[in-house]
Amino acid sequence: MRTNMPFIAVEGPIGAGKTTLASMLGERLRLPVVKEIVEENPFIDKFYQNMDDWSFQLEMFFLCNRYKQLKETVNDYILAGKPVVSDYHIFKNLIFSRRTLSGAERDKYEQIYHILTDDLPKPNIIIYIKASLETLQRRIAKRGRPFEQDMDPGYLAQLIEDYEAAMTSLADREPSTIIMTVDANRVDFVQNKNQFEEIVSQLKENLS
Ligand SMILES: Nc1ncnc2c1ncn2[C@@H]1O[C@H](COP(=O)(O)OP(=O)(O)OP(=O)(O)O)[C@@H](O)[C@H]1O
Ligand SMILES: Nc1nc(=O)c2ncn([C@H]3C[C@H](O)[C@@H](CO)O3)c2[nH]1
Repeated sequence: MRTNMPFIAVEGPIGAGKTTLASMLGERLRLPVVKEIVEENPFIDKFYQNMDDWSFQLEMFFLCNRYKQLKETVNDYILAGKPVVSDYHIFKNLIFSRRTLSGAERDKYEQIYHILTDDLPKPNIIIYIKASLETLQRRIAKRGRPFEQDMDPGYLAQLIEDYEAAMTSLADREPSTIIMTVDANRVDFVQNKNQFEEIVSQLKENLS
C-alpha cells in the first residue's frame, strides 16, 4: 500500500541517536512520535548473554511488537491523515535477523516478516543516522543500559556495515522513498542548534 502522508522513520545502528532525534523533531515540528519500547523486552538481556540460544525468540518478539505498533501507527495517523515520526523502520527486523539467524530459522522468520508487513504502508522518509564504532560505543556507554555494556565490538561493527548495505539496497528498490543521511561524526544535533535546524529545514523541504 502506498501513501503520500509523511511517515518519517529515524534509523541507524544501536545507539546512533534515533530516539533522541525523533523526539527532538517531534517537539520542534509538533508531530506525534512513535517510540519503540525497550525496557519490557523479556529476551534482550538473555540475548546479549547468549546470542545462539536466544536470537529466534528475540527476533520474533521484536517482529510481533513492531507489527502491532505499525498497524496502530497506520490506523491512528497515516490513514487518519496525520504525519508521524517513528524512532525505527520495521525493515530493521531484516537487518538484525540476517546477522543473528541462519538456515531454516532465518527462512521461516523472513517468510513471517513478509506475510505480516508486505501489505502495510511503510515510512516514506527515512533519516539515516550513521556513526563510527567509537561514537556508538561512547553513546551506548553514556546511556548505560546494563545489558548492552559488554556488547561485542565485532557485532556492532558488523551492524554498521549491514546498515550501510541495507540503505543502499533500499534506495535502489524504493526510489520514491526519501533517505536523508545524517553523519553523527560531523553533525551534532544535540549540542549544535544550527546543525539541528539544518536537519529541520531539509526535512521541511522534503515534506512540502
Ligand atoms: N548528538 C549526540 N551527542 C551526544 N550524545 C548523544 C547524541 N545523540 C544521542 N546521544 C546520547 O546517546 C545515547 C543513545 O541515544 P539514543 O537512545 O537516542 O539512541 P538510539 O539510536 O535510539 O538507540 P537504540 O538503537 O538502542 O534504540 C543517549 O544517551 C543519548 O542521550
Ligand atoms: N537482535 C536484535 N534485533 C532487532 O530487531 C533489534 N532491534 C533493536 N535491537 C537491540 C539494539 C539495542 O540493544 C536494543 C534497543 O534498540 O535492542 C535489536 N536486536
